[in-house]
Amino acid sequence: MPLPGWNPLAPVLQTVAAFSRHLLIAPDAGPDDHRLRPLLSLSLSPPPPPSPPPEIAKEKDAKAAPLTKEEVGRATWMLLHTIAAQFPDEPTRQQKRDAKELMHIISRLYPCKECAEHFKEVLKANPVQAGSQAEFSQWLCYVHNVVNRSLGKPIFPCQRVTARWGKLDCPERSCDLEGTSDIMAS
Ligand SMILES: Cc1cc2nc3c(=O)[nH]c(=O)nc-3n(C[C@H](O)[C@H](O)[C@H](O)COP(=O)(O)OP(=O)(O)OC[C@H]3O[C@@H](n4cnc5c(N)ncnc54)[C@H](O)[C@@H]3O)c2cc1C
Repeated sequence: MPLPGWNPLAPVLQTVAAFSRHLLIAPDAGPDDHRLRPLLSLSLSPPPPPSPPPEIAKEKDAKAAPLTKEEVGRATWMLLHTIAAQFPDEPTRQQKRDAKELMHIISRLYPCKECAEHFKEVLKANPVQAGSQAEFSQWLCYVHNVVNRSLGKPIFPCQRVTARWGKLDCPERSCDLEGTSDIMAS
């Protein structure tokens, strides 16, 4: 007759635990080697987080690789067109100044010298127009097309700019910038 509380699997579990502790660790492991952890643990405490396998670590490094000129270009246009889409319909004087200044800063600091030099010329020939959201996004579409043309890329139809770069999907328009309805603030 088994004793109360006696688990008929106890001898089996003890054997497996001993096997795990003493036999399944790597024989060539150093004292700090993570492989010193038993490969099979019967402990009830949660196991420590595993270190990433080498192939995942390599993938992470690959993501830190330098960007190409094309990737930086796409990311920059995405930011600029999104800024233009979110630009207030009636911007303040400061917002108009900021839009102009932003484009000029890009023409000086853009991380591709030939692109920056070319964009300075584009701005000289096409001064920034940021009197309203519609004006700014149409102007940006136009200068993007000037760059597209110089690179032999297709011209984008600017009547479709709002469909391509709409306002951000934020609940209750919480991403909208405040502008002004003060006509003196132009
Ligand atoms: C200010 C600036 C200057 C640059 N100058 C140079 C340069 O001198 N030499 C160089 O090699 N590269 C330059 N680039 C990068 C280049 O413009 C492209 O970004 C890059 O070649 C990748 O092109 P893409 O075909 O993926 O589309 P991108 O031109 O990056 O466009 C991204 C997306 O925007 C949409 N789009 C395209 N045209 C318009 C438009 N007119 N209006 C609205 N949306 C549009 C399309 O959906 C497109 O897929 C410049 C980038 C910037 C931001």
